[in-house]
Amino acid sequence: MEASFPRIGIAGAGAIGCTLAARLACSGRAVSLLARGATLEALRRDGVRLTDRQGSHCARVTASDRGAELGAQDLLFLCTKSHDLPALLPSIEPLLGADTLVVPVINGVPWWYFLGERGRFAGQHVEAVDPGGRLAARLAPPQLIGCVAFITVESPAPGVAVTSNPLRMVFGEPDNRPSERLERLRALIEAAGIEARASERIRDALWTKLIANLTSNPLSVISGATLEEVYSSPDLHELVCDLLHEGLLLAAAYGARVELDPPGFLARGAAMGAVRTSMLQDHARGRPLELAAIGDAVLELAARLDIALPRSREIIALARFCSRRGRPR
Ligand SMILES: NC(=O)C1=CN([C@@H]2O[C@H](COP(=O)(O)OP(=O)(O)OC[C@H]3O[C@@H](n4cnc5c(N)ncnc54)[C@H](OP(=O)(O)O)[C@@H]3O)[C@@H](O)[C@H]2O)C=CC1
Ligand SMILES: CC(C)(CO)C(=O)C(=O)O
Repeated sequence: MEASFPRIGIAGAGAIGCTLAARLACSGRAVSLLARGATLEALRRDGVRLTDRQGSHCARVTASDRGAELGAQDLLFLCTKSHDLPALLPSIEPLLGADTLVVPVINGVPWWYFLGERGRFAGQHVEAVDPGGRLAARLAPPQLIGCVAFITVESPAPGVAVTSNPLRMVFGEPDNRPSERLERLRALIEAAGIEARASERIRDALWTKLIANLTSNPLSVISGATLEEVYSSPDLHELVCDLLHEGLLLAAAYGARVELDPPGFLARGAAMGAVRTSMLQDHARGRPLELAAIGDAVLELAARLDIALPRSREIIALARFCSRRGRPR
């Protein structure tokens, strides 16, 4: 019997892209990676390397910086930072066939948030993450499956990913319907050793993750704190609780059911340990921060409903200031 999704592509071979690529390749799937520069060289030379709770894994992959060399895929994971997507669009064009299923493994408010569901803003794009709506015009349901990654991972060297926490992913159709392809995707990821769940309310998972990012990512840049420190330091407690309540308020206003008790949330966050958020990793490397998706887009959604998020606005502005000022010396 032919395997489900015979051609699997991954665009963006950083921490998340390498984690997915290594797990899929080690489960026997052929994976094609769209990568560039030093990462492309490392992947061609050494394959993709992952150290996780199951041990160290290394696998050969097909890698190229030219989409045409990889060709149309059945399944394409997008694993870049959110702000890199508009520029990525032309590069992934050759990977997109008429039936390619696209799965963005990307934090923050997705460009497709208002696509595929009914409601007051149905069909609109999110300007902060999709200026002019180019992404919404090219990558829309039914070509998309929503995804939320509950993962913490670093890439200490090109082509290498290291994680010490469990790997969990949630997938869902943007229109919330169950589907056969959703179940096939879930099964593929589960078979690769990543805990995978199919959801009929993907936006609930999106908000849960967004609240984790809103409470930790910008603050980690401002303070240099690890997740353990963000969620357990008495000095940060009041601020984190304020951010949490703002996130919960906005999620509820958008009709999300986020089942999250604040003490349990803080305890789970602290238990992630001394790991750096992806935003703090970017800041340490002097790279742009994902503040549009995790910050501005949240404020854009709040403004649509006339909701003020004063604490979130402050920490987003502070993180932007730190980013413009430059990396810590
Ligand atoms: N790291 C984590 O713990 C988690 C991250 N996430 C989210 O996952 C997403 C990916 O994050 P992460 O893997 O950490 O990010 P990384 O910065 O580690 O990886 C992104 C990769 O995309 C590559 N890339 C960007 N543009 C292009 C392009 N045009 N062509 C080819 N490659 C390109 C980058 O290449 P180059 O280096 O050359 O720029 C880089 O290798 C983000 O939205 C993040 O917030 C979600 C959960 C946890
Ligand atoms: C680890 C976590 C959950 C922190 O918010 C994350 O998603 C990130 O680092 O971007």
